[in-house]
Amino acid sequence: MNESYKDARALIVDDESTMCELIETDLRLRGLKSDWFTSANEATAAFQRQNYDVVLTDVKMPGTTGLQLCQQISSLRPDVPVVVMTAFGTLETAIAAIRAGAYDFITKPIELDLLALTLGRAIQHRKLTEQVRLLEATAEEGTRFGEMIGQSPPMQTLYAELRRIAGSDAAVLISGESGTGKEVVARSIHQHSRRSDKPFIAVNCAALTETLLESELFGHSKGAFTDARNDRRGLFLQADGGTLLLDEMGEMPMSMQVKLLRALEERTVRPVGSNEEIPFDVRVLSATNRDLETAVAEERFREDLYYRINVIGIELPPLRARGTDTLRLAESFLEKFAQTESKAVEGLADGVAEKLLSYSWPGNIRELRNVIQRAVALTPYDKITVADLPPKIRDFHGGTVFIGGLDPTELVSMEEIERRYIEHVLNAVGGNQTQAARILGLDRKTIYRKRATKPSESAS
Ligand SMILES: Nc1ncnc2c1ncn2[C@@H]1O[C@H](COP(=O)(O)OP(=O)(O)OP(=O)(O)O)[C@@H](O)[C@H]1O
Repeated sequence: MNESYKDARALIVDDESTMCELIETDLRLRGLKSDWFTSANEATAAFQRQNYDVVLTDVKMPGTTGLQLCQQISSLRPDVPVVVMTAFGTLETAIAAIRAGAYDFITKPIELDLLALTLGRAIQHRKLTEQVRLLEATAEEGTRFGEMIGQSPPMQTLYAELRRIAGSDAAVLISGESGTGKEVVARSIHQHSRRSDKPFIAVNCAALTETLLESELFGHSKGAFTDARNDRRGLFLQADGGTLLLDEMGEMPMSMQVKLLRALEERTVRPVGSNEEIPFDVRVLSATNRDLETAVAEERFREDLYYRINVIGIELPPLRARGTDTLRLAESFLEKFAQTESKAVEGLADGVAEKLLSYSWPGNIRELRNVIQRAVALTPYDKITVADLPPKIRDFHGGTVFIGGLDPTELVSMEEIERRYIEHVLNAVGGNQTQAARILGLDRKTIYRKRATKPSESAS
């Protein structure tokens, strides 16, 4: 059997049923399944119902001709090849068929071996084209997700994870240092989810007092407190059908954590000052720059709530772990600010890329954005120069960070060096205590204790 016939199906169209039967039987014996019809209209109807890998049609037919059918199929499904059967010696018809979008033609009287070969080649061609399309789509997908910039390996791993996450409705906890793009990621998850045409609302849990946060999230009824002059729908109801991002989740007061857990378990909210339980349909995403696992261990964050919001956990890599993405982001910010500031600044002068790549970016992408904005505003040239960078980046020497970037002549105790080195390692792994503990060879409790110890007086 011809390998390309495997799992394939052909559609045969000829106004002579004996011809159709003959071809169908011959192809079946060779391992290719097919259906046949004696008019183009019946064939089009079947084509729309069933998946075919190749179409074989006679040119001359009463009613819709083979050429018209060919045109219809190539506009419906340009990926399905059509082979036309023309009478011997009518080269013009064959050329017209190719112009109408046919893949190939074969002359009558039909030579069955040649027909089998031609159809096999057409099916093979379709399979290969499909494979190339899929490969191109996958390669393209791997390097991007929504509007996010970055192609480094950790970002590609993140994009693959985000694609899986977007399709589900599970609660996601996004952790990462400040400025790593947690809100950007949350928005992209929403945009790629089935909820994308409904609202996306973000609320900063650290910016509000406990009472305000409760009324912001759950709403309040008129008269619930002094300023409550009207009923107010909370964000859970405003985001109905959409996504709610609870940012800075680690800062949420304990008593509010209890109320949130209850709401998430029951899928209802009770506005402040009301007895009514109102159901909501919202996907909850949370973000934090704290290590919540440690907060749970230290009983500053409720364990049951932690599991409820962390059905899927994703960790955003710090900018310093994203390699040359720093330059991609810098270029994109440069273009943006050159436009908003109406300045003809077009790139980075010599030495700037090295400085940007060796700096540790504790404030991550937000810090990079501010640095580029400032540089674009400052530079008198058409490129950003090293002089336009802030001193901490101009003068940054990667190797000495762990001593805290202090004057090297300063003398400190071993205990202090240890404390600073722990901070350095924690910083380098994006605040992940488990990973830091592994590198340092200490358990997490010891790290906590050593960090909590007041810096001892330095010797002078
Ligand atoms: N991959 C990215 N591509 C382009 N811009 C980004 C990317 N990630 C973050 N940014 C930009 O960086 C800035 C900080 O991002 P964002 O506010 O999402 O960070 P965050 O982690 O939520 O910060 P915080 O912890 O302080 O709330 C924003 O201006 C955002 O547009």
